[in-house]
Amino acid sequence: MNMQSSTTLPFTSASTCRILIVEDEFIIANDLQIILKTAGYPVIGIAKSVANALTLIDQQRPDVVLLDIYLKGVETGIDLAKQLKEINIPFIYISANDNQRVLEAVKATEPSGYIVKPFREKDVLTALEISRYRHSHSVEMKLREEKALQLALIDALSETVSWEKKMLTAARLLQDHIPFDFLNIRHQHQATTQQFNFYRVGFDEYQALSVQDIQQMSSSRINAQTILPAAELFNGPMRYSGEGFGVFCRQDSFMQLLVKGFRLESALALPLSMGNGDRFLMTFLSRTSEHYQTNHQELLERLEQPLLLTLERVLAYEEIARLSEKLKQENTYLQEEVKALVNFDEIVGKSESLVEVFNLVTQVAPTDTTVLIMGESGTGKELIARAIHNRSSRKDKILVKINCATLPANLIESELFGHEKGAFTGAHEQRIGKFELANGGTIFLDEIGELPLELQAKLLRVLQEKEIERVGGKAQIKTDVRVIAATNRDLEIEVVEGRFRMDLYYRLATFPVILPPLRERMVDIPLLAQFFAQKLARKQGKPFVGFSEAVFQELMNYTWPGNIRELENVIEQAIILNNGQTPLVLGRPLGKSLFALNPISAHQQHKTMGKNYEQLKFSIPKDLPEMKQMQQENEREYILAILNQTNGRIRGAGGAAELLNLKPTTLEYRMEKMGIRKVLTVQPPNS
Ligand SMILES: Nc1ncnc2c1ncn2[C@@H]1O[C@H](COP(=O)(O)OP(=O)(O)OP(=O)(O)O)[C@@H](O)[C@H]1O
Repeated sequence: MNMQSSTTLPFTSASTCRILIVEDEFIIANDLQIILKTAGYPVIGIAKSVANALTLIDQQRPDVVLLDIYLKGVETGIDLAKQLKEINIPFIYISANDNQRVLEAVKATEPSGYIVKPFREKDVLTALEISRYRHSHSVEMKLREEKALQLALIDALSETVSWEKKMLTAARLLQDHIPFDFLNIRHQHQATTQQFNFYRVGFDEYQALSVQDIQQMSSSRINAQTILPAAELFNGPMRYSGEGFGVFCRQDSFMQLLVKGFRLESALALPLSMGNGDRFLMTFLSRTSEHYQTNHQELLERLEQPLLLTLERVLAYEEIARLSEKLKQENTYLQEEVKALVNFDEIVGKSESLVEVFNLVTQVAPTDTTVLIMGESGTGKELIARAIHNRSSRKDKILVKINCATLPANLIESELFGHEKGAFTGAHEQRIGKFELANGGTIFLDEIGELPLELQAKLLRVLQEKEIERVGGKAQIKTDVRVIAATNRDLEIEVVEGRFRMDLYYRLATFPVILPPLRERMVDIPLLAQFFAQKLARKQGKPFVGFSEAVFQELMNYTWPGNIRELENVIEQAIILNNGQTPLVLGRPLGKSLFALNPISAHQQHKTMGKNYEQLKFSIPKDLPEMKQMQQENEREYILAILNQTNGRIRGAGGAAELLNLKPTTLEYRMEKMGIRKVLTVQPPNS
């Protein structure tokens, strides 16, 4: 039965105040009826026993009950009063002077009045008037209080603070109306359950407990599932005590844990089902049995809609914020991807070892298996990672690359897993990490060997549980991400030397792909050189007329410590120096090319050096005279190549001076200084 909840006050005039008389003495009941009717009160009936009264109450719900204590049958007026209190119907006792014990029991039922027999008409009407006034007043007060509670709850839930803070404020507000020793709030979103537990430890003091805390405090081995009991088990807010409480707990292993740890005896549960399929379950728990009464349950019934709407709005708002953050990050990614995609899938090579890699890629790509790509710097690990992603069912989703070597150690965790607002100094906003960004797609963890040890443990957990936890967050977020990792370190050595976790190594190396260094697949060099020359000439808007003969020999005689990236750089330099009409010659001696007049970025230079730095550093020009000498050698080669192309002709249209954009006299002067004789024996091109 609902408490009167309309805004007009109940029975403000006598004619709207319907009265039930519960009295077994006919004469008294009759007297009462006459008095009441004369004063304009409708009397709905006269009951002689409690059972009789309950039937009438059920059928006609009176506004006030006039009640004798001693009635027919075993039950007394005091027994009925307890029930009237529960359903919020005011009552006035009409009884003879009683002993102290009975009076104490009467007081405990909180009656609206007490009239001593024999009574006068005036006594009855005054008592009724006072009762009407008090009751209207208390209903009005209750409505006001309830409205204030509703607004305060909406405010608390809408605040931009963590969910734990929102829930704690809500718990505090509710305590005054629905007292609890323990409040458990669970939110189930798809397969993830987030929960909040507040244990009351003082007047307005609560301890927020995690599931682990509770497990420890209960010293229980119950393997508690935090998942919510089925929605069908609830039909609006429900109260549980005694045997019913036992049944309620048996349906929910987490409740069993709470009951064991905190000696709880009764519960009041409010289930909320959102339009998007999310579910909340708010369970108030008390150490007192039968603690929750109809009025508590009815309050929750009235709060159900406002709470549901507020939670739906807050969740929708969060979802929009999350999606727009994801979109923002995806955009940044896609912009970077556009650059990376230019070359996508142009994996050049026909060496046996590379074909073996292709076979592995074809096998593993369609599965969701974690892949570990190993190989020296510049061997094409990223290219292979992209090829795996693009041949998988995730190809239409994002591939997120993260370089573990270039991130500052203190930011890697937040980069990978995201953070909650206020998780650390500077975390002004909630931010999703790369794992969440990659949801549904692939994450490429480059230079995995550089990942700090403590994060290795967290990564392992993600690979095993497929769940992440944002920095400063408590919720486990389910992710569906395929992981591809790459390294140029020997991870087995890293494991032996204690820098890499063995369990993570085995987990990553479920499917290892080893990329051979370029020096072990020399047959690919001419193909790669040709491919890069064409691609880079196109990029620079120059024609490419082929390689000069010596070039391939030079390329094949070199050991390529920087692998394919180094080869690409060497060809790029040659293209820059080439005029687009003569066959390509190498810009400078191999091994010296990396640091002189090299257009590659500092970052690439650093990457190219990789672990082969020891080998490379001997090729770096030692000082300025040496660099100058290298530059002169290059210039000499270049002039010779042009003269070769013009058959030694310096002047006139199409002559070397014109092609070099120099005055003929200047060219002749330079040739003389470089010891190039004017009469040249030149070979015709392509001979
Ligand atoms: N087989 C190939 N065909 C064409 N281009 C290639 C091939 N292998 C590598 N490359 C090119 O070489 C360069 C280096 O490759 P990539 O960045 O994939 O190497 P990596 O092994 O990931 O290097 P690092 O370990 O330094 O990160 C890239 O520009 C890539 O496009």
